[in-house]
Amino acid sequence: AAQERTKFEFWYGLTGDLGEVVANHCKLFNESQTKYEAVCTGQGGYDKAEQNTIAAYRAKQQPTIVQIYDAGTLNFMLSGAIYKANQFDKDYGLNVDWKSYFPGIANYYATAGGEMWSFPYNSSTAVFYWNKDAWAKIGKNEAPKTWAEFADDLKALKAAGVECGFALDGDTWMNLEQFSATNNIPIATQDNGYGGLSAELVFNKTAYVDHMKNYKAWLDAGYARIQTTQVGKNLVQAFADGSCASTITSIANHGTVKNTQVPDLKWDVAMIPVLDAAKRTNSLVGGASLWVMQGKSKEEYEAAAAFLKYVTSPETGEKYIVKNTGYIPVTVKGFELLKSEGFYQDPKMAGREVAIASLTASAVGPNSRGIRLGNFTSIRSELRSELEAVFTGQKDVQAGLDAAVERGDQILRRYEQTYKGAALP
Ligand SMILES: O=P(O)(O)OC[C@H](O)CO
Repeated sequence: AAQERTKFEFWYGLTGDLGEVVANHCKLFNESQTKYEAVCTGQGGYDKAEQNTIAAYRAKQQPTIVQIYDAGTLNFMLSGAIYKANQFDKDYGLNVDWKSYFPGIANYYATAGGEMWSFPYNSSTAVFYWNKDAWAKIGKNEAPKTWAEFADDLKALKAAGVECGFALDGDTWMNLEQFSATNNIPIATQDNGYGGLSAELVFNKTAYVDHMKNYKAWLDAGYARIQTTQVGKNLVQAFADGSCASTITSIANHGTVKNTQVPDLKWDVAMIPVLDAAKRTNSLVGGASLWVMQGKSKEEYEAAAAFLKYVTSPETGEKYIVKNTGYIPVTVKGFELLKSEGFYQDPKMAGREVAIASLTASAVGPNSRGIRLGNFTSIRSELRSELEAVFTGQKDVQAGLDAAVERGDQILRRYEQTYKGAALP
């Protein structure tokens, strides 16, 4: 009789076609051997994967592995619910080559002492998606490099009959976090939280305020369109169907645009515009990493170890993710492997290396290392709802950002109280 496989649970946050890629990765692992079975369940979003896992841990029903996005990093580090990746690696003989992770990725996720407590899985950054035919109408064959140039282009696009030059929404990863990183502006004190739990939000008094005023002015002038679930279309759909000439979203969606675009759409990606082209700093790593949870049996951990070995190996891990999505390789080894196979020479992959150029545009500094704030998911959602009120004309920009900072700081102060006396990892 066939031997019973040891099962373990893996929860993931990605949805849509990207979620299907993760589900298929599980299937490939299960087919690659006969001893273990990954039972993989989509949670309906990165934020839900985080919330569901914390709730499940309290009820002692947590999965063995969970995919958590950048924004959940500090919560997971301090949760007491995780089995640290570097320790798990030692205990279960994974032999992960920690030094091979790209510095930007390692920096984002590492503790102050340089330890990795999760396994980077799918990494990205935000890029500018632009419609070449639309820009040709204004006599340009290059994406705008600065926000001022972009504003001029939007005006010209409108005059040339382009109905929507830019699709935007209230997602803070693109419009706050990446804007701040690439212009070397803080979003919070204490080096965006890496320096301590006493960090306070500052984005209501930086150049971000004027940036959001510009967004609002572009909406009012009819240069841009807000794309949310309320209008039934997201940024990727509005770009891929040709109805908006540009957007800013994750490089992860490169494959999605390619697979869903109207056939005659000619497009490319570029680094997102900055305030001053001569002073561009690196953009932030996005995507997610895999966390091992406490409280499982040795057998489940052995099964999870086999899975982690599979998905962190360049050949069976990164190569699969990178080829089937827009994500970037997470290790130098993975990158070299793809390069040696001619991946980046493939004309269909044009633009994919822009993300890497953006992530490495400068050395990582205190404003571009990442965000290390407690309950950052809740802070994001406070800002998002304020931005949606601003964009729909219910609130003035400054008032909206002030309110988001006030409530965001309350979240941070409660968090600081909860972890009073705890050393920041
Ligand atoms: O869309 P992704 O997977 O590149 O992730 C984007 C952001 O990092 C989410 O916080």
